Amino acid sequence: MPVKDTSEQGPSVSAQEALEFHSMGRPGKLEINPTKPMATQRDLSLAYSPGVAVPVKAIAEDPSRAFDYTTRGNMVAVISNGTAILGMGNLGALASKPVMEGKAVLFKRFADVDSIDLEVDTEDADEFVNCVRFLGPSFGGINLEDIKAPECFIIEQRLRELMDIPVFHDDQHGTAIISAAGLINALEITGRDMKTAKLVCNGAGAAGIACIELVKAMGFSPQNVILCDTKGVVYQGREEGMNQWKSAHAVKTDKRTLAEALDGADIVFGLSAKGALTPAMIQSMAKDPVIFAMANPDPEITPEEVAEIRTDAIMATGRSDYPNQVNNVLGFPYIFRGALDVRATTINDAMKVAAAEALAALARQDVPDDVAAAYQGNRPKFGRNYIIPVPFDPRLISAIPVAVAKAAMDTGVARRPILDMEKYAQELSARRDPIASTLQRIYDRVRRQPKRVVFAEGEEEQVMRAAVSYVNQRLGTAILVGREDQIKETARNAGVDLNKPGIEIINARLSRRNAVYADYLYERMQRKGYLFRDCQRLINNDRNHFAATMVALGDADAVVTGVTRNYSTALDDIRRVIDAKPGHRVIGASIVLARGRTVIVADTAVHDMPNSEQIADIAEEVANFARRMGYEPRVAMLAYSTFGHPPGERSERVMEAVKILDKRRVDFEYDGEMAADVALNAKLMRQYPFCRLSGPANVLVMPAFHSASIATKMLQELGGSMVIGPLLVGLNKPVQIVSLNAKDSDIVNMAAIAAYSAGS
Ligand SMILES: NC(=O)C1=CN([C@@H]2O[C@H](COP(=O)(O)OP(=O)(O)OC[C@H]3O[C@@H](n4cnc5c(N)ncnc54)[C@H](OP(=O)(O)O)[C@@H]3O)[C@@H](O)[C@H]2O)C=CC1
Ligand SMILES: CC(=O)C(=O)O
Ligand SMILES: [Mg+2]
Repeated sequence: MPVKDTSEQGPSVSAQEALEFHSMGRPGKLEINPTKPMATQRDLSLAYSPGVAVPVKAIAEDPSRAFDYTTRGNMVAVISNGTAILGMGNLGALASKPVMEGKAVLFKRFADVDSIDLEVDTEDADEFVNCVRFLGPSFGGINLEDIKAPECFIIEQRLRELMDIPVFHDDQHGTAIISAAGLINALEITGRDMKTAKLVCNGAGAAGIACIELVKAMGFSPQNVILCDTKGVVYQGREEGMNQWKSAHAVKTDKRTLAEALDGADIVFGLSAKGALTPAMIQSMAKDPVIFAMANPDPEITPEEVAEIRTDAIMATGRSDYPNQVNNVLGFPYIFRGALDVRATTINDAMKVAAAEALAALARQDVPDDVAAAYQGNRPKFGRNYIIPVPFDPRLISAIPVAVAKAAMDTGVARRPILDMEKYAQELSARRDPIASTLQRIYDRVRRQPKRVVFAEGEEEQVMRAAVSYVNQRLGTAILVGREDQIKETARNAGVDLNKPGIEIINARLSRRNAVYADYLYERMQRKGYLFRDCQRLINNDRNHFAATMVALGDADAVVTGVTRNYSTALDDIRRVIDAKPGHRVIGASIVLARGRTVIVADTAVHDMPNSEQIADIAEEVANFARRMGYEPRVAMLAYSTFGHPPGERSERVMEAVKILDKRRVDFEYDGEMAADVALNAKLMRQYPFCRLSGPANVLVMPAFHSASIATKMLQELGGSMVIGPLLVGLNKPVQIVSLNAKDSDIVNMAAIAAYSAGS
């Protein structure tokens, strides 16, 4: 089992990190933004009174117009009363809010579905139904979440009858769909037949009951499916802790305990609570057991525990940090996407089965190159450790909604059928935001090949937090440079626990490599006006010089710095120690994420006023960088003019750079000079039919540092874009410099990017 023992290293995120993540900036995980301009008197007159009266009347006359004039068609409510929050039990409506906000942002992130969380403070099924039933006009769908059984069955059934939009209890059907998909594949790999395979489901609540209903509908024999709960086996005649939903699955058997039920069983579904399965139980299962321990956040048994006793198991959990994540996140965003796009009145069984089959089929397909990127650069192959795609698989967004939409149309519940499915699939792919999978890929690759990263400013609190996070995320070793006493005191005061494997502290002055580093620096600097004692002082007192030398001499893999020095000072320090890669030019590239679109901008850090030759070099360097990040570059050489108009000296430099690239016969798309709006807007670009870019640019080469810096900072401050970088590209050893006000999360992202560049 290719997993690390996380129990030894602690969880991948600490409690403190989780709280800080939720409280940083605006508390919580989502906000609402208007989609129409709201600037002038005219805007107000249109958005509100009197203009708003017009769509009101139109909708009153024809309710379907609400899909044209309001958010309804793309809006899902995530609704809970907090009675079964993950596997943590009944902690109440308010405590469920972080999970519901989380589901809402996953809707957005994975399928571009807008979503809002609603926490309803009642455990009474009738009250809950009465609260939700009247909300129908606001939403295109209702995702019920973390409501305990048996009330969830009553609530969902009633709401489905009362509402004319999809009502979907995710813990029931989402889980059933994903586990069914994984099961189809696990059965194939282990050569089992549904008709004869024996399955035990531990947990007879929302998820457990729905999962066994679906497996029986798929072909499992009812007498081969044993349900268990806290009282043991649900057998015919049992009276304690029963309800009608459990009774429907009670079997005639002498077995009374989970251990007895599992003896000789082929498959176990854990939909109960942490630790409910013991190694002895797993040991007693049949050859090639299929173990889906799906309780969250901690599974019924861990993959490490199983690996200790069996080598023949197919193991899945609900978590993202092990192979085979069987979690409803693979389903709900895409199922609703498909349902909303055909304005479905419901999500019926045919749509659920279609989703399960599409998901199962995806894992069996060969993984194309651009998808392999989402799998840690490790092309997965259908088999024991890959029975189901990962949530970051970019194919999910087109495969699942298409299957769901088709099934809705075939079963007559689509109010607006899709006529061109191929075009629909293409539009779906355009909805996904590639940068998140890019960062995920970076993290995953580093996790597979952990690296030693030097955090040069080890005495700073946010740097320590970043180092802890780096280690907790199993990215490798974090080396904090600084005075040990000082670091420990700051850590103590800030409540940061540095006492864990993987964190090292190095005091430059006391390092046993100190003399070697000073010699190295002197060798480089002696003809640049530096005496030996200048170099010794730099190694002793300047953490950037010390950290960079560690990496230059192979004592560490990468450096991250920048919170205590301005960018150019830190870069000068680093450049005294590390050269450009032979044949390369050092540049800064910034990744800008704006409204679901990603563009890479260069040079945002190094060349103040590049000449044409340098602009051409920058274009080559950033195009290579874009490829490494998983994008096929379409490079726009930007200026204030477009193809010669208006003329001017600055634009001429850019025109000349384009000619230089022509001579170099580079292997990527580029053109210019052009203005930023032409580069980014397909319609404007079409006014220049000779333009050689095949679509809007995803790489922008700026005419000078000042315009690059001004543009990216304005995007960040005014446009609400996320800007990662400037990232240093072209250095011989990986170093990244963060900005002066960087937070721990920025620092750890940069550390991961630096570690990624350290390669294999
Ligand atoms: N991976 C995934 O995608 C998903 C995972 N889950 C996980 O499934 C679990 C159950 O969720 P849900 O069905 O919504 O909750 P419910 O509250 O509806 O049901 C919980 C069920 O688990 C049983 N149970 C609890 N502890 C144990 C135990 N130690 N041994 C045996 N049975 C136990 C309860 O028994 P009793 O009836 O006797 O009280 C009950 O039947 C949670 O851990 C949740 O995180 C849920 C949805 C999706
Ligand atoms: C994943 C999920 O929905 C749960 O564990 O409840
Ligand atoms: Mg849930």
